[in-house]
Amino acid sequence: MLIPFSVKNCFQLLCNHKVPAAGFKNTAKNGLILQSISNDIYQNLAVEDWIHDHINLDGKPILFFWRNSPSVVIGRHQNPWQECNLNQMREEGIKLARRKSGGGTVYHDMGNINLTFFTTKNKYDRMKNLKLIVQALNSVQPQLDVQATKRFDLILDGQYKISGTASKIGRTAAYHHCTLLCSTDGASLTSFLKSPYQGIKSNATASIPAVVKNLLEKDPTLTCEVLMNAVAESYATYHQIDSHINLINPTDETLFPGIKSKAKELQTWEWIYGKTPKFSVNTSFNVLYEQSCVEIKVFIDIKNGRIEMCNIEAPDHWLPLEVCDILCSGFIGSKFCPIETTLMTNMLLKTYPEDYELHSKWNILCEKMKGIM
Ligand SMILES: Nc1ncnc2c1ncn2[C@@H]1O[C@H](COP(=O)(O)OC(=O)CCCC[C@@H]2CCSS2)[C@@H](O)[C@H]1O
Repeated sequence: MLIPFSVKNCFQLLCNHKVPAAGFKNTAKNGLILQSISNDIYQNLAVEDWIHDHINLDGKPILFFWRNSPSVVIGRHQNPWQECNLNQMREEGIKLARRKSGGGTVYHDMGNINLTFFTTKNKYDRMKNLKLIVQALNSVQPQLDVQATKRFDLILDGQYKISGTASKIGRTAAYHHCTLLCSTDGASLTSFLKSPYQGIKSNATASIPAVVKNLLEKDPTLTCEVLMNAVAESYATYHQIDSHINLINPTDETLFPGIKSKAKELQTWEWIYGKTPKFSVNTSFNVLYEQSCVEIKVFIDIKNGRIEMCNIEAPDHWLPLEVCDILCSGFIGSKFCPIETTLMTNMLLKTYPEDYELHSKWNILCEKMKGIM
């Protein structure tokens, strides 16, 4: 059952900053089950962040259910160019988010359930949480063969991944969050998580690709709603709490003071791209110009998402060295980003008015450069 009202009281009593340390009656008793009414990845990640930072979880763990509109979610220490098809995502309006937890890249849509288990650091136990999910799945479909692996994936029929795990451990609080594939679009998952970018060298965490499957494909009765209710039941039974799923609104500043600024920060270029560990790109492309094909080589170092070093090698007869150097200097310090490249190159071109051949070659080159960003 879903009740949006009572959560406010439970929640405010759980907040460290709202209630004196002693003497309050905790109406949340031994725990709380929440579900977001938002499908926005940034707002939902902000809820996780907010609960982690503000709630006293001692003796009062929280289970949080949330789903998102199509998004790709990378781990804290990952490189988005290495992990996904950014050009295709931009074209199709797929959001990219960087989460605070480590681990690999996953695809979310409304057919994917996210579950966050908040506890104190001492009570943090990923295997226990996964076993609870397995038990919930078996309670609705006893024939399902689902197992937790050593790397905290859940696998169906000994081979198909249905859940991936990541976690964040703070000073006193911790959370373990995982996905559960119910009816996600498999073609989108595969295509957005395939990087077309060549020649990237980096020490960023690499994802571990797996063959995935939806639970709904195995059993058409296993809808997201059925799955969430089943996990809520198992969680409530285990913690001896009410199995009500309390709806929360991640934009409610009275419930979560300061949450909007958290969501905003999670959407910034500086967080999503700028936090990418230092990397380099060593690649080349062929350009066709007046029936001849020329090879252009590029070497770029990127730090905090910005170009730190750039070297473009084109045949001198096609683009004079001096022009190449001006272009490279323009790239230094600019974001490794197609929009910024357009702005920067348009500005630079103004220094060569009326040289139409140069403009044309320069534009061809810049389009190719934008293609690797
Ligand atoms: N939604 C989803 N669920 C399960 N597996 C997925 C999903 N999307 C992609 N994949 C597969 O997992 C690998 C990456 O596996 P890898 O093990 O590298 O990474 C993970 O599993 C991370 C899980 C993060 C869970 C968080 C919970 C809330 S916000 S995101 C990818 O290449 C695909 O093959």
